[in-house]
Amino acid sequence: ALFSHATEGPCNTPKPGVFDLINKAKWDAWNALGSLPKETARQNYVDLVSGLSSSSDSSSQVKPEADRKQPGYETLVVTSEDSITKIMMNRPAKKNAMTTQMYNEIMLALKAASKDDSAITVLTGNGDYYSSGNDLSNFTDIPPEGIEEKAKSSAILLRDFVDCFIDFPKPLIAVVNGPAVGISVTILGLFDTVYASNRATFHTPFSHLGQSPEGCSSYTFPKIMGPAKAAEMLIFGKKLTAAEACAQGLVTEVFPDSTFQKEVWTRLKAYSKLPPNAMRISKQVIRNREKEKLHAINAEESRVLQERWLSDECTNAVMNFLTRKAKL
Ligand SMILES: CCCCCC/C=C/C(=O)SCCNC(=O)CCNC(=O)[C@H](O)C(C)(C)COP(=O)(O)OP(=O)(O)OC[C@H]1O[C@@H](n2cnc3c(N)ncnc32)[C@H](O)[C@@H]1OP(=O)(O)O
Repeated sequence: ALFSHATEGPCNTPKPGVFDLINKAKWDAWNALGSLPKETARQNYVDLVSGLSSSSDSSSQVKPEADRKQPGYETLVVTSEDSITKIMMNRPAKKNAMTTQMYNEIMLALKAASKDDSAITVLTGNGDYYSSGNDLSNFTDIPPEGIEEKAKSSAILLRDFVDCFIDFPKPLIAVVNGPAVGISVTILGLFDTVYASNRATFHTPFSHLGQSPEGCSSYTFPKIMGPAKAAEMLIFGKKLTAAEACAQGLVTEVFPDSTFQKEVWTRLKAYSKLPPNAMRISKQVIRNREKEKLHAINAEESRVLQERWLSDECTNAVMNFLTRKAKL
C-alpha cells in the first residue's frame, strides 16, 4: 500500500471483485491511506523496509541450537522447531552406540514428542555414524542376580523400546546421516519415511554376533523387500549400500552427502506445514491394522533374543569385540 501510494498517490483504481482476495486486500490497504501526502508514504515505506531488514539481519533473533535444546537428556540432543521434533543420538565418539540410558531416553523423547505440538518427528545421529546399534558393553553390566536376570531385563527393555516405535502416532522420519548397524537398521521398517546420505550403509550382522533379528524386522523386512533379500540381510548379514537399500524399499530416497542436510531439512520443513491432524490420521489408516501383529512379533523376537544372549555363540562374539579381537 505504501509503495503504491508513494509512487502513484491516493488509491485510484477500481475495487477488485470479492473473490479476488489478494488484490482486494492490497486495494483495501492502499485505499485506507486516504489522502496521505506522497512524500509521507515514501518515508513510511523506507522506514518500514529498513526495520524489516535490520530485524532479519540480527542474528540475535535466531536462538542457537544449544538454547533450543530440551533439558533432561544426556545421550540425545532433542530440539523442537518449525513443527519438527528432532531426536539426535549424541555419542559420536562411540558411533552413537545405544546404551541402556540411550534406549530409555529415546523412549522418553518419543513419548514427549507424541504429545507436543510438533507435526512430525525425526530420529538422526550426530557425527559420522547414524548408529552402530546396541552398545556391546551393555552386556558387561551383570547384576548380582546373574546373567539370566540381565538377559531377562534386556528383553523387557528391547520390547518396550520397539513398542514405542510401533505405537508412535505421528509421522516418523529417519534421517540416516551415515552407517547404520543392528537395531538402528531393524527399526527402520517401523518408520514412515527413511532419508539416507549416500555415505550410509545398512548392516544387520546378527549371525556374526550369535544373535537373531529384532525391531519387528523378521516381519517388516520380508514384507518390504521380499523373503530372499531379507534373508541375505538378516541371516547372512549382507551389508547394503544406501542405493541398494533404496532399490529394495527400505530407504525412501538417497541424497549426496554434500547436500544431504540441506536437501532433507528443506523437504521436512515443507512437510511439517501440512495439516498435522490429516497426517496423523493418514498414518493411523496406513498402520493401525498391523499394530496388534507387530506387538506380537516384537514379543516373540524379544523372547528368542533373551535365549540367544545366554548362548556361547553370542557371549564369544561380544567378548571378541570388547577385547578388540573383532570388529564388523
Ligand atoms: C537392551 C538391549 C537391546 C539389544 C537389542 C539387540 C541389538 C542388536 C544390535 O544392535 S547388533 C549390532 C551391534 N553392533 C556392533 O556389533 C558394532 C560393533 N562396532 C564395530 O564393529 C565398530 O566399532 C564399527 C564398525 C561400528 C566402527 O568401526 P571404526 O570406524 O573402526 O570405529 P571404532 O571401532 O574405533 O569405534 C569408535 C569407538 O566406538 C566404540 N563402539 C562403536 N560401536 C560400538 C558398539 N556397538 N558397542 C560398543 N562400543 C562401540 C568402539 O569400541 C570405539 O571405542 P573406543 O574409542 O575404542 O573406546
